[in-house]
Amino acid sequence: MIFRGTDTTALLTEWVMAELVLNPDVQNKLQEELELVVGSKRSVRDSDVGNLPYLQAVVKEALRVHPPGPLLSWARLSTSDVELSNGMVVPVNTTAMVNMWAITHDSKVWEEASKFKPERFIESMGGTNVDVRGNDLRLAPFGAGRRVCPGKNLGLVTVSLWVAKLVHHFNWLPNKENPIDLTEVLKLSSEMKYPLSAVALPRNLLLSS
Ligand code: HEM
Repeated sequence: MIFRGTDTTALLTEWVMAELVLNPDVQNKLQEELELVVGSKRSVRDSDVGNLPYLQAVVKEALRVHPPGPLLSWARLSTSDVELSNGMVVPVNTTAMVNMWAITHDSKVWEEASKFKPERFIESMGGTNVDVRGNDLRLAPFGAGRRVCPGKNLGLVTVSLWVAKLVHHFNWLPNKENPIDLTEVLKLSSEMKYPLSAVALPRNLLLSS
């Protein structure tokens, strides 16, 4: 529980922040949403997350482009022959995994798959409101079915709250001496091969809490 719930949330936060530094227009839109919904006189609270659709879309897009658990169903064994919808048969006693990374980067499934574009999840911006909690297999970064991640709601709200606080209080800029490199490396989860380095400038809001 502790291992599954700590590195995934920390790494996803790092991926989101890296994309926000590389996409200042997205960072600005997120700050505008925070100013509109939360204002500048108090800090963001977890109860605000449900009222911040652009924030939720940013987190979903990071889960799509950089799923912390890119291979689902580690070491699951088929207990009978299973015929898939494309006619392929997985024979009994086969260890099978789902390559979620390949699905979330498939240009047949996602338009401009390699582009970081949170708007794809916002209906009013021409996108589709995809549920990432295991109900839509185009984007199931927490798995699906009986062994779906039990911490998915906690993980989503935690990352959303951390990102919201970081962006509400600071402007995030590239560190010219240590530019961002999005190369991934698969350890226990999918990590940034070169950890994020960025410059944080305080936004000097009148925050009281
Ligand atoms: C953004 C954060 C998270 C991501 C991306 C994530 C992703 C995943 C994935 C992909 C799986 C495997 C599902 C499968 O094999 O089909 C999983 C399983 C699991 N996760 Fe998470 N997780 C996150 C947060 C958490 C948190 C916060 C907790 C606990 C508080 C947690 C606890 C677990 C546990 C115990 C399992 C194993 C479930 C089983 O095998 O039955 N995860 N998670």
